[in-house]
Amino acid sequence: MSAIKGKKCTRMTRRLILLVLLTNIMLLLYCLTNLTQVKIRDSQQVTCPLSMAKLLTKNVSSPSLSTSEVSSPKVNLMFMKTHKTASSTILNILFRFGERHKLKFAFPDGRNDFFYPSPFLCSQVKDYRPGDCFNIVCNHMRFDHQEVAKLLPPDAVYITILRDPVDLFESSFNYYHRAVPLTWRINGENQLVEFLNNPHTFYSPEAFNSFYLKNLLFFDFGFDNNLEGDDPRVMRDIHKLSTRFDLVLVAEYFDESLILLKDTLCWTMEDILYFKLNARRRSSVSRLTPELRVKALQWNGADWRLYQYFNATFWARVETYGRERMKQEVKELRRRNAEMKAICIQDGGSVEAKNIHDSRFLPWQPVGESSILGYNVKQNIDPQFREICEQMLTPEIQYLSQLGVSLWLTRLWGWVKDTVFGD
Ligand SMILES: Nc1ncnc2c1ncn2[C@@H]1O[C@H](COP(=O)(O)OS(=O)(=O)O)[C@@H](OP(=O)(O)O)[C@H]1O
Repeated sequence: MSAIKGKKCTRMTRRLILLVLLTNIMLLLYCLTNLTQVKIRDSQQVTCPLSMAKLLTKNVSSPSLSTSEVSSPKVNLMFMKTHKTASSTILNILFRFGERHKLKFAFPDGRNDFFYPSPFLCSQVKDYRPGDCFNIVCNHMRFDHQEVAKLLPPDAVYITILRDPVDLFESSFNYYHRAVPLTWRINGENQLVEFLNNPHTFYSPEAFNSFYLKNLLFFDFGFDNNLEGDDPRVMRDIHKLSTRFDLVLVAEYFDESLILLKDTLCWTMEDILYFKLNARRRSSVSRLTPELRVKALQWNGADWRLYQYFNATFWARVETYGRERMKQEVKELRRRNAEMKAICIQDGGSVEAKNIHDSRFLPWQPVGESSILGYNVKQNIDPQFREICEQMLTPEIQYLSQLGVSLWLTRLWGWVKDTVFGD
């Protein structure tokens, strides 16, 4: 018995030493890469010149479109990828569109985000030189409009997506809790419930990664996530955002959102087909009582205001688009998605990570868990559909690699995560 205990202790100690060592190496590498960002910052005042933007657009190959569909798809766009809002599903749509039309992405370098949570700088873009122009910017970042605008033609369309702050908070809390030291000292069976019953006991704005616990949307957009909902600065920031973004999607109305996206960008139905990506298994989702939902809303008051504001603008857009027309389009999108599901997916739906046979389709997992579901591609798939099926089912990290992005820092972190915290 004591021999087993001793073995366990030695393994724990080894893991701990390895963790400390690797964390230090990671921090050092992170600081070094960040230093280079700061150095380049001041030299970059040049924006994307219109002449270059026109050249970019000329290179776009137009697919054969039926006469009923619009012939000039918009190709310059910024997708502000917010956290835990169904943004990976949108990202997959953008990757496929960009690949098909040979568009130029502004990608991060060495990792899958733009040095999040540091504010975005255009110098964080892979191989960036002042004056460079891109078609699409879409990886996680802490938004800075001025910096993003340097990369894109002036006609670029700015899009983002929001989600009900209660569900977003629940998702973020459960996904990131091991990466947020503030949560480590929460005792009790359900950490999320304990936290919501007394958030001020556990929360500190200065603590490492604390933004994952409060107004994460506000933080992602570059604002102060510690403002309370009734602070006048919250509405001021929301109005500022409404002048920056052309279209704000809502995760709860995902299909309607995609129809508005298609309409805004003059894309086709084929362009917006999707499978739900990055979803957690049901048992990892905490059910909140109505009382706790109210507490989560109060705690995330700034995000709640943001969501309410853009939920209203969203439905105004739907009204202008036409309710009946929207209903028909959503029906068609669902029909086409179901068709693709039958063509592409083994056993008709998502599966646990341990049951995914091909690592190309294994989604990134949170620290110490395997809660994110993925898919198996059908074995005897019709060859004409193989490419599109594989693209639709490829998670973000693998897709970025395929598009030529080096992800050495992300992979190193993945290795540390699995070695130290793996099951
Ligand atoms: N199509 C669609 N409709 C509604 N909801 C969807 C959709 N696709 C993904 N999801 C849910 O979005 C959550 C993952 O969000 P992200 O991909 O933005 O996460 S991440 O920040 O990139 O890790 C994750 O939520 P949780 O399962 O609650 O964590 C997904 O289930």
